[in-house]
Amino acid sequence: MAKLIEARNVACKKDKEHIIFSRLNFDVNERDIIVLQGKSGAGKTTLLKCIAHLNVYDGEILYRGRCTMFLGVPAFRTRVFYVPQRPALLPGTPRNFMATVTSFQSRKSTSESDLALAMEISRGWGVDDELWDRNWTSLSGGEAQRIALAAAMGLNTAEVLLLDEPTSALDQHSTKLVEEFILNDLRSQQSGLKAIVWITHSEEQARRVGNRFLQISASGCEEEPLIPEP
Ligand SMILES: Nc1ncnc2c1ncn2[C@@H]1O[C@H](COP(=O)(O)OP(=O)(O)OP(=O)(O)O)[C@@H](O)[C@H]1O
Repeated sequence: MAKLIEARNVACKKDKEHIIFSRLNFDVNERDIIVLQGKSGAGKTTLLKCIAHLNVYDGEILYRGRCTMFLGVPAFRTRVFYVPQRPALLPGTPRNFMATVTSFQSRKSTSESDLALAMEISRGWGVDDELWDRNWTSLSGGEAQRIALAAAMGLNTAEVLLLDEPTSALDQHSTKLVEEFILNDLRSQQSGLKAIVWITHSEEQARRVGNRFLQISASGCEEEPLIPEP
């Protein structure tokens, strides 16, 4: 299986004196669904942001064996796509967001067709179309999470999805719908999606979705075996 991401000696600091983590070494391969674990504050979100080039870090993170800069940062971020836990911090509306991201894509497609697909996906998760024209700040946590995920899936540009507690604001039914959709997309021949790094605090969800488990701490990361049933 192809190596998509290689993290070598990655380290990140809060400020000049305090490290969040150091010596992180791991690969993300095709077909991986890596559940990222670690206590609160261990740096899981920070690590996803480092992979997406949204945070500065020391060390090296390669995408398909090359420096991530070879694509240019905006195009890279459409391939290695970070879905934030709180999309309400994004400016404007979800429709504006789709138009912006579509302008970074290398493939030819209209923002309208991507938007239509993303809206169809979110409709299937119980989201009204009119919410795509509301400001992110006025959406509920669960609405914003489903729309941000539907945008990522509708764009279909991501080879690696970086999901930051993507269902933390959703009820059980919506969580199941979202999980099934994402897992089916990863298995689909039509989709370009090849791997996922998924943060969750739910052991049940980790067991349902993950096929690799990576525990991070201040001094490094360790691959954990499959989480046993309670
Ligand atoms: N911009 C920032 N400036 C300073 N410190 C930061 C910044 N962002 C994060 N931190 C700190 O870095 C540490 C790691 O934060 P991060 O959000 O990555 O942890 P996490 O493992 O995702 O936590 P949680 O499970 O609670 O969501 C925390 O101590 C946090 O306060």
